[in-house]
Amino acid sequence: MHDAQDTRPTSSNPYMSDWLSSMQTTAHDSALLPPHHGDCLGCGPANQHGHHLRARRHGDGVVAAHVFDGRHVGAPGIAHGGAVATVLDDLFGFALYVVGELAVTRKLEVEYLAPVLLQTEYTLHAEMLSRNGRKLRLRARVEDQNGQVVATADALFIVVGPAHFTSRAPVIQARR
Ligand SMILES: CCCCCCCCCCCCCC(=O)SCCNC(=O)CCNC(=O)[C@H](O)C(C)(C)COP(=O)(O)OP(=O)(O)OC[C@H]1O[C@@H](n2cnc3c(N)ncnc32)[C@H](O)[C@@H]1OP(=O)(O)O
Repeated sequence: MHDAQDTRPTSSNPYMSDWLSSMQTTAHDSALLPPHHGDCLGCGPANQHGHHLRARRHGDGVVAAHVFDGRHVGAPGIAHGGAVATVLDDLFGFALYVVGELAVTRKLEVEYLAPVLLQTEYTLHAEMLSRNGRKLRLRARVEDQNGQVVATADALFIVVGPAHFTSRAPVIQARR
């Protein structure tokens, strides 16, 4: 059963009002988008194990410059595939600010076209391709400094209502 239509007050989730107001402050191209929250594995500045992803609005999508480091190593010198998937999933989370919907990942498919090297800057792009009811199809790509695409991701996100997050609020608050 889904909760996309649930518009009950959001005060029991400390991040909800920030997310909702962020959707309204991302109108400008190149605007730096706020992290999902301080501890977010993808973008939270307080998460020592996180990726600290920083994304900007770019047209109807988002763009980020990103460097994987030694914490994300898989094969020597190469980023772990799970780390790349994490960053791509989080980039989609930034694209939601532009789309203007609360949504969560239902399906994430990553193609690893070439090794993603550590200590190397990549440019990441993401945008929504289509929407059908609650189903959002999004696509992302990772480009090296020569413009070669080294990874792509296709995702299905499902729009949810605030209750999807508020019902887990005690877990979130326990970490604060
Ligand atoms: C701007 C805001 C930003 C902040 C946002 C938070 C960011 C947080 C940080 C971001 C971090 C990064 C992001 C993260 O890490 S998000 C965290 C990881 N994701 C999750 O935790 C989600 C866990 N899953 C669920 O909670 C439920 O499964 C949800 C809520 C997603 C759907 O359960 P629900 O019971 O509600 O829906 P449904 O099962 O009826 O399905 C709905 C529709 O979808 C269709 N369907 C399903 N599967 C497939 C498929 N494989 N191919 C094609 N279609 C498929 C299905 O047929 C149906 O279609 P229709 O019958 O309606 O036509």
